[in-house]
Amino acid sequence: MAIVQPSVFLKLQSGKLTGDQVLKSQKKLKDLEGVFQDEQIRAALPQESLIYEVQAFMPIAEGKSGGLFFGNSTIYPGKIGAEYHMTRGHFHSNLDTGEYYWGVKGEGILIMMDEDRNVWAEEMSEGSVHYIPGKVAHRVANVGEELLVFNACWPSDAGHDYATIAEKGFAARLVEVDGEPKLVDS
Ligand SMILES: O=P(O)(O)OC[C@H]1O[C@H](O)[C@H](O)[C@@H](O)[C@@H]1O
Ligand SMILES: [Fe+2]
Repeated sequence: MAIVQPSVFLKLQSGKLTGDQVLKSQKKLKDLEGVFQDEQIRAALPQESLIYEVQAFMPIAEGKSGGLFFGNSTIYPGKIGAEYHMTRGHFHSNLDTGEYYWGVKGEGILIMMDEDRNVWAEEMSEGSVHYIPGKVAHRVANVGEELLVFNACWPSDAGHDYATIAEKGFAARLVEVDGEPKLVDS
């Protein structure tokens, strides 16, 4: 029986994944049209600015059941008007599938919304563990001055439904009020 090397490593300090099978994607301001409340400000800022990047290890085909995917997300600090840099956010296409997120470094807030549009949020920091139940949309904002890094693990048949959020958004947005993050109805 052969004993082989793993093909992927997780750098525990940085949360980054290394290995030939790790996929990478970036989201720049130009990719996030309509995501932030103030579209005029978003459109006027430098469009090549990097807002977040994602790494993913997907050892089986996306959409196939039975597997798990593993990811890393890094959100750069900053705001678009009063609203913090954040991910687009999504429901899973296979709606009743959950996900784990956990904080690696920086200060973040995980915003969740159920199908009835009830919104709630959890603080993310180094070592924080976040269970995202099925049927719950999720988005993460960087509310600190440093990079926000978190990891994720989700089912291989979850998929991403971005259309619902693109059409209706979240029922609340995370904005800075008097220097503090606040969830306000949108
Ligand atoms: O896909 P977004 O809503 O833009 O969020 C960015 C990414 O965050 C995490 O890493 C999730 O595990 C990914 O599945 C997701 O793609
Ligand atoms: Fe997800």
